[in-house]
Amino acid sequence: MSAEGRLHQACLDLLTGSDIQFHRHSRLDIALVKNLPLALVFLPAADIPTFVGEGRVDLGITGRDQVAEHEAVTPPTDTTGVEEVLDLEFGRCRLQVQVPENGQITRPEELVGRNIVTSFTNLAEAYFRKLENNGGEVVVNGEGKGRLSTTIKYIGGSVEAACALGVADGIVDLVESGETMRAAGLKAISTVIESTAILIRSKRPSDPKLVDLIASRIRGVITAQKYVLCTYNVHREKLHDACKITPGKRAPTVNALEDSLWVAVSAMVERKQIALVMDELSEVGACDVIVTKIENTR
Ligand SMILES: Nc1ncnc2c1ncn2[C@@H]1O[C@H](COP(=O)(O)OP(=O)(O)OP(=O)(O)O)[C@@H](O)[C@H]1O
Ligand SMILES: O=P(O)(O)OC[C@H]1O[C@H](OP(=O)(O)OP(=O)(O)O)[C@H](O)[C@@H]1O
Repeated sequence: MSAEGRLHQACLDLLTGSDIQFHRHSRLDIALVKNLPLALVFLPAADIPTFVGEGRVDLGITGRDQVAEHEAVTPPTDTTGVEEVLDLEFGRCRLQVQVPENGQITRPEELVGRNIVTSFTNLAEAYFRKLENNGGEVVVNGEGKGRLSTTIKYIGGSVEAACALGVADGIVDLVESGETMRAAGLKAISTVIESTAILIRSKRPSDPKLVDLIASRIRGVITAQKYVLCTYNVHREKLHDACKITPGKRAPTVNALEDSLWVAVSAMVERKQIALVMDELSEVGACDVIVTKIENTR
């Protein structure tokens, strides 16, 4: 899992929710889990697909962008081909082509043959190769392999400074809020990939049963975060309408009340939909609506 950066805290929360207990000594990148026969390794987000791909680590949490960058290497290697298990739905960002806001360039095609700076060289190369093959000039090198006329240069950090420093005509960099991009006087003209954190697994896990158990615990925590439990009372005549509003994950639970004309309904509802669902339930006459946080689910 991610060592220190933007995904770190959310990863720790996932482990807590999955009851994976460990103590990490300061400066150590490995921690033994107290209540399961496994160890946690804290690595930079960009290195995780390599370790999982090589089968040295069974499960990993990193950004989809990092996995895509690792997988975009040409030709594919033994370490490519990790399996995505689950979208963890945090760490949302986009890898975007950016150019100076006040410059002449408005379309990514106009960057063909120019200088690009990025930390995602494989994805940038694949992106510009596609652009070049669709109209841009393709130079073929001595080995007969199509070589890019666009120059892709690697920079590890502060990529947004490259245009102002005259090193690049455009950059390919991550955008979350867009603050860094705007502060650097840049604008996005295209999206290479949309990313969230994902759970990945090796094709050759050392302990497939344990991998399934951990994946299932993490899935439970993610589902619990995504849903709330909605309970309410409704007149039997309106039960059909109400159940259409709250169909639940499988089906709503309907319980009889002492008043035989009324029933109590409970169903899981997507957290982001709950305000709308409550409005609609009120419209069909449901009352005593209670929304409860789900701690965990399986
Ligand atoms: N605003 C953002 N900037 C960079 N990465 C982001 C952003 N928002 C989400 N992410 C995701 O976080 C990933 C980087 O993770 P993280 O910052 O944990 O990296 P790290 O290498 O482990 O930490 P550090 O860079 O501090 O050493 C990106 O690949 C991306 O998927
Ligand atoms: O859209 P925003 O919310 O502003 O976030 C995007 C910025 O954050 C990341 O850089 P980071 O701060 O991790 O440092 P870095 O430039 O050294 O990679 C990324 O590379 C962008 O520069």
